[in-house]
Order: sequence, then C-alpha cells, then structure tokens
Amino acid sequence: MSTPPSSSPAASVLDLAPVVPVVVVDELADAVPLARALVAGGLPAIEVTLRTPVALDAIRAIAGEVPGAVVGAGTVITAEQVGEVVAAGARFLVSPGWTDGLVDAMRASGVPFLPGVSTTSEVVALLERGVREMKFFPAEAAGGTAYLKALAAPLPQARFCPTGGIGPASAPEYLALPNVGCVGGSWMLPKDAVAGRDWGRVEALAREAAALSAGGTSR
Ligand SMILES: O=C(O)C(=O)C[C@H](O)[C@H](O)COP(=O)(O)O
Repeated sequence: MSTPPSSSPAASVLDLAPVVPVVVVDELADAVPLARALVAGGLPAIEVTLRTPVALDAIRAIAGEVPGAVVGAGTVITAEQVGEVVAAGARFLVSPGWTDGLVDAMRASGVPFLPGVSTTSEVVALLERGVREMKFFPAEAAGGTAYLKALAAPLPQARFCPTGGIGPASAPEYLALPNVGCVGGSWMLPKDAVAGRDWGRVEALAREAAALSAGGTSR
C-alpha cells in the first residue's frame, strides 16, 4: 500500500496509511513534537481525538506546523464538531459510532470519514446509505479478526479500520484481512513516553508500527 504525499487529497481514510495512531493530547505544547515524531517514524495519518479541551487547537497546530502530517479528528460525535474540526484543518473524520445526522454532516464536509460500527446491522445500514468504509470499534471486544472474517463473506463491499485494543502483536493479522484497509491504535504512544516527552521513543515505536504493516503479507 502506498501513502500519498500530504498534499494529495485522499478519497479514503483507509488508503492514507496502514496504521493510524490514535492520539489523546492533554498538553497543547506536545501536539507538534508528538506529530513530528509519528511522521518521522513513518506514520503520517494522525487521528487526534476530541477527548480533551485542547484537541481542536492541537489539530490546528499539527495542520499548520507539521509538514507531511495528515491530521484527522477522532471521537467526532456531533454535526457541530464536524464543522469545527474541518475549520481547524482536519483532513479526515473518525467516530466511534454513528447516527443519520452525523453521517449526513460528515458527508457534507467533503473530507473522507469513517463512522464506527460494531454490528452486522450497522454495516448493512451504512451500506444502504452508500457508506462503504467504516471504523470497527471496539475491535478486540467486538469480535476481532474472527468477526471481520465472518463479515467479509456476506458483505465483501464493506471495508474497515479496526480500532480498540489492537497492538503490535495483533495488527498484522488484521492487516492481512481483505476487508481491512488500515488499523488504528494508541500503542505507539505509551502514556509514560508522552508524559516524559520522550519523542525519540515515540518515533521508534512508530517506525516499528510502520514496518509491521508493510511486512509479512501480500497486501
Ligand atoms: O476516541 C475514540 O473515538 C475511540 O473510538 C476510541 C479509540 O479509537 C480507542 O481508544 C483507541 O484504541 P486503543 O488503541 O485501544 O487505545
């Protein structure tokens, strides 16, 4: 899988990068060095979750100051947030779940988006709405690779970014599935490394994650 240069508009979140780091930014000052470490390690697509008060500013800072990063917003759960994050520079949108109103707002934004699903009926409902790419969340708790494999038989047109509980040991098995385009996870951002501003360690873990996803399979 190739990663487009950051200037290319992406039609799909799943084609940005095989591993998408899911980031919780507590300190705004950490946003740019953290993103630089991820990009330097080979993970350009970065999902900043809207779980902290500084998340919007973090998206703005990364979008403006980190060449090579493709910053997106995660935990987007309202239509209002869609407008805010796109104005801040988010280039993709991710949600742990979905509603009709949220999907309408995400589609109207013009940037690629991944609503979250964890059941077959949700997949069918989104396919009915013309959405074929989804976050599978919480991946490990909702059935993991066995569930995704089972979905691929009746619903091969749906493609997923599994996220939730995935680590370096399990990521390759997900990435080998035909209906998985990328995986999301926070394992390359251990809490103690971020708290200690150990960006070298983050970069090294990002590099391992990028290599994991590139190797070992015929994708
Ligand atoms: O914040 C959101 O919108 C979420 O849906 C949750 C995140 O995707 C997971 O928390 C990441 O999973 P871990 O790799 O297990 O940390």
